[in-house]
Amino acid sequence: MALLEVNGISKSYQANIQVLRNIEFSVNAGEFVSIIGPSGAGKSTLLRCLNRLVEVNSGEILFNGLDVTKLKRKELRQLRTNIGMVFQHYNLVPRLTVIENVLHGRFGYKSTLAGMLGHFTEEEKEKAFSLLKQMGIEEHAYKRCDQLSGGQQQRVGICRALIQNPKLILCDEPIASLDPNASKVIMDHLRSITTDLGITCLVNLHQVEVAQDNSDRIIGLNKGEVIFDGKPIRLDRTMIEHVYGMESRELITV
Ligand SMILES: Nc1ncnc2c1ncn2[C@@H]1O[C@H](COP(=O)(O)OP(=O)(O)OP(=O)(O)O)[C@@H](O)[C@H]1O
Repeated sequence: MALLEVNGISKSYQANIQVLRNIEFSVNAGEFVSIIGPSGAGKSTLLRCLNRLVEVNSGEILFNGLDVTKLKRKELRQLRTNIGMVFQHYNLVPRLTVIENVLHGRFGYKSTLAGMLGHFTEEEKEKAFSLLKQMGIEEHAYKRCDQLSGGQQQRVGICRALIQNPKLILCDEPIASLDPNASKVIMDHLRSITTDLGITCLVNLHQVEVAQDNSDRIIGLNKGEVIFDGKPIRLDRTMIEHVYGMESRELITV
């Protein structure tokens, strides 16, 4: 069974301007899927609909068979513990330490009061530390987050998503603010999350080549519609032109 099934979702922020049009696709457990498309195609909106940061106007989203669009408050909170999110600008709390930011990923499992008071178990702290070690940044555990480079902060963001024990990780342009070296480190970590830990990843990317190099499957969006859904090898020059339209001239270098 698919982990995620998106059945005909549509979204408008304003009347008569459709940002997503009848989107259909599914993602199997253990897949690494990239979403590509020109600026404004609706990639972020689509990702945010999946965990209800944005509400759809129509269609259904099945996660493990449950319709996300119909969940009540408590069920939605539960859903969000199963879906981690990694953001372009990391969304960390700059004045808090690295390890405190990672532990924020446990908030969904706690009462509001325990979360506010920062009550975390020894096991949670050990897990946070071991994730930082996995990402090669354990020596920064007690530094303020704003003392880290962008690439290091993104690794903290990934640890925060992983400590949730998610079944799915949504990454919204995770490398858009990083230089090529840091981008490679982040993509390698994301890829190994799927390959080694079996966690499904759905990643919005601007860079076609990065998507081609890392994905099991690519979904191409243009003007809110799925234009391509297939293996990277099928995404040839003609198809890239189709997905990106005018923007493709800048993207295709070969
Ligand atoms: N909160 C919002 N209110 C109104 N319009 C919005 C909102 N968020 C996005 N949009 C509009 O929806 C369209 C799709 O935006 P979205 O950010 O989903 O695209 P994207 O493909 O992720 O673009 P980019 O690659 O530039 O981030 C754009 O026209 C954008 O202006």
